[in-house]
Amino acid sequence: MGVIQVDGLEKSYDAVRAVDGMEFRVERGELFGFLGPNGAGKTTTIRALTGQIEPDEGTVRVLETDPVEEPIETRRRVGILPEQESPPSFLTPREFLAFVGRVRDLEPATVEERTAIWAERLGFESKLETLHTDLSRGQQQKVMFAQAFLHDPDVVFIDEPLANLDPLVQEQVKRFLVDYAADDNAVFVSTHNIEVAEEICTRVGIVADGRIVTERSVGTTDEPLLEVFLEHVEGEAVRDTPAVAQAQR
Ligand SMILES: Nc1ncnc2c1ncn2[C@@H]1O[C@H](COP(=O)(O)OP(=O)(O)OP(=O)(O)O)[C@@H](O)[C@H]1O
Repeated sequence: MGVIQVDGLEKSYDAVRAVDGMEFRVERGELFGFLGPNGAGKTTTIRALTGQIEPDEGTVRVLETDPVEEPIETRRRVGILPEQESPPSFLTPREFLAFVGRVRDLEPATVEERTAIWAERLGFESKLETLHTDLSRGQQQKVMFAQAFLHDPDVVFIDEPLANLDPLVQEQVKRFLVDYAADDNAVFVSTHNIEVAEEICTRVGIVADGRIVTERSVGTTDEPLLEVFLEHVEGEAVRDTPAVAQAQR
């Protein structure tokens, strides 16, 4: 059984069918890339996997927990770095990570040690006592990164892992993610950055219209991932534009 498992997932928001027959699984040791155009259903799928929405149909399992029935248990065991979420403006990184450590049942000494490691790894030691409201977007992203990994989770969900990070930190984060997944964990990354996915992922699923349209292990063929992406996505996107639909009438 995969540590992440999605079977026949469906979710609509009123008339919009956001996820429509999503199926995939991710095993330990994998860095899985979830690629797809805007509105393909990636965020909705992650929200179902992390117990933030209830599916209309289908089942999802994460580390053998059911995020629908036991969302707190699922969230306790995974790390989540959601899209566009910032640390609380009224706390400093040290206070926020101490709070996250308490919620995660970590010993204060462990939290302090890991806070120091993350601050050094991502270069925000000098900002540990600064309110988040006075940090740059990239510095806030670094703190969000640290909170996702603070409890050493077996499965981590990350939306756009490199957003707002400078090139130097991007390289460190990429290396960290590769090593973390290889160490018998699973990292699930949703991204628009096909080049990065090709560089770091072990396997990718390309999402269009609410489901995976193709899945492949990275580096098994000579065909660039961008071409695979365009082959499966651009056609649909272009076909669906009103101008093309009209021309076909
Ligand atoms: N809360 C909501 N209410 C109504 N429609 C929604 C809601 N959230 C998402 N949708 C719609 O569901 C579809 C899938 O959205 P989703 O956010 O899952 O896509 P995505 O692949 O994450 O896109 P992006 O790459 O732009 O972040 C879109 O058509 C979107 O407009």
